[in-house]
Amino acid sequence: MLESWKEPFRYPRLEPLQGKAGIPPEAGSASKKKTKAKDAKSTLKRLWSYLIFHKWKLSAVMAMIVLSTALSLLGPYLAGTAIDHFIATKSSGFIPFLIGMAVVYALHALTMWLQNIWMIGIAQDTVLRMRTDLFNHLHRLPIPFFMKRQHGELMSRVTNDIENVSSSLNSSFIQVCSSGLLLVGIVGVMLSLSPLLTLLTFMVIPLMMVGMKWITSRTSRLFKVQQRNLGELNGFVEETLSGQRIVKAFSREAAVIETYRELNTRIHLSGFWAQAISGFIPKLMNGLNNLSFALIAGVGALLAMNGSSVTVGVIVIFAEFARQFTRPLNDLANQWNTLLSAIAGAERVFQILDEEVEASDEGRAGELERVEGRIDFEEVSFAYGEGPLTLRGIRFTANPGETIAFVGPTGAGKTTIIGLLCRFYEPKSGVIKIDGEDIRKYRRDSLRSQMAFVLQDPFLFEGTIRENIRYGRLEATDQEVEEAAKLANAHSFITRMRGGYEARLKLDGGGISQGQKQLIAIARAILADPSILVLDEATSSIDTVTEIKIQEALQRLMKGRTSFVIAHRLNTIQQADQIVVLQDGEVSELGSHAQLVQQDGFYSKLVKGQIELQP
Ligand SMILES: Nc1ncnc2c1ncn2[C@@H]1O[C@H](COP(=O)(O)OP(=O)(O)OP(=O)(O)O)[C@@H](O)[C@H]1O
Repeated sequence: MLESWKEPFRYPRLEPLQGKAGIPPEAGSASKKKTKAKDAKSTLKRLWSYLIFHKWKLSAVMAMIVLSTALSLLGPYLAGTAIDHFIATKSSGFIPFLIGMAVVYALHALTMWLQNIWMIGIAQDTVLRMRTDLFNHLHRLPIPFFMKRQHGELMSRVTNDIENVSSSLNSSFIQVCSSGLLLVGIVGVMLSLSPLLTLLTFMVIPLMMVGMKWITSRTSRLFKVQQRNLGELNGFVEETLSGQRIVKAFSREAAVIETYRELNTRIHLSGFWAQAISGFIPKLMNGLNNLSFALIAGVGALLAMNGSSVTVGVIVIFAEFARQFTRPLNDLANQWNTLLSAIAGAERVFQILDEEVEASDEGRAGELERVEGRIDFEEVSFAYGEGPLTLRGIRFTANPGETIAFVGPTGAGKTTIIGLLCRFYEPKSGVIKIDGEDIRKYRRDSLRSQMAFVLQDPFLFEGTIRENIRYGRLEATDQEVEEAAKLANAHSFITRMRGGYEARLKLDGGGISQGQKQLIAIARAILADPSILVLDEATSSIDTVTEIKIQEALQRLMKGRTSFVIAHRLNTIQQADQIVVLQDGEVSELGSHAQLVQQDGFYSKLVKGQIELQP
């Protein structure tokens, strides 16, 4: 039981499904390069590179730490002096001395407060930078990276792991520095007062060392497991909530609850052991603390009675320092645990930051001006990761303004061709050209800005209908948004809705029908006014009236643009200028409807109804 929750979680119920999708575990370029931040030292170094932005503020914090440490050493020293000086010898001047002590303690509180408040500012700013870097980096990662990771697990890195770093930075940095300094200061004062009593105090140190080593060697691993388990749980919750319909449709509630219970138990166990073992630290320190206190009191009393230089005041100072001496050690041990958990969090963040972004094409690559829209695929072959070739020797030419329909059985490679055209992936061999130039000559964002997409299940963001249409071109005016909606046959249904263009859509278009989502996506594409259009024809059944509206809107949208259509309806295919029949990753037939029906191939069988296109 203990071992199982330490291993990464495997989804037993999903394994066959992953196999079917044919996703190789090593798919994508990012899989091999993720180990840069594997040790605490390099992680701390990288954390430091964030902290160094605030070197002046950090210096001020350090100055306050030095001051507050000196003041906290001064307090017990003054108390001991007061006993020997005023109580034992009944000297005068006790009141001014008391006031002086009060000032020391007040200043101590002030310096502590200042260092805390400044450090909180530094910590918050540091995690702000980390969060920004992480989010920006995530958006520059290639599509294959996202295909092999759960969204919730990634979200956990942006939220939980960063939060962990933040809370540790808030407290640990100061604690570690001030505890270290305090230790040095206490040892110095103690040695100057009584080397023998100092030696006695030190006797507990080896015991502390052994105990702490035993504990932290276990907890550092456990904290890592805990963070990972939390990420897995987040991933699972995100997945099941967004796939709620499917879970319900297939009556998988019980299975999902069971998997959740298992993941939850893993967190429970890893959290329990991490906390339980690290919880030993204060207890151990307390015990050893009491031991050293007893030794000092006993031996100190013997020394005082035998007339050595040790006075009652010195014993009080020592007793206080012995307590203070184990406290910074105790704090160091506690903070060490917090620090380990922060390092585990930071390491997971840096792992993502180390993932290779889409090969940078800035600098050497050019901007694309508005293109005419001629696309050439020249002997293009492609494989996902190290897997077998998904596409082999694809060759076709789309002239400006033409409609190219891709037809073929499921898994033939239609979507993959579109992915290559957008440069989500790079061909293994062959060239793709736009207006006669290799698409690799241009920046990806510049290339993609020439295209618009209307997908089977268009994604709509949480926001108003107007905002969702405007996603096609952010600087479009309200009037342009409405013009686009009119051309997309969406205007009438939008104005009938309560709130009209300002009606708020829930996440992914919750609250409107599939057909209406399609119309909004078409309006968005019309507004973008691209030279190249990618259309993945909807397969879901939409009522006839809406269907006619969609077809009409699409005709308007496709006019004058090079359009690539993954077609599922025969009449869409028939109207295309060229039909590319794909079978098993190869172009098996290419030509117009009239040309292809002449051949006794896949297409003519399709037209004759001998083959059905699977939706
Ligand atoms: N991310 C991926 N990793 C590995 N293999 C993949 C990946 N995506 C798709 N494939 C494989 O590539 C082949 C082509 O898939 P693609 O999605 O291009 O087919 P398609 O013709 O669009 O199919 P459909 O009509 O069902 O959408 C399939 O065998 C599929 O299993």
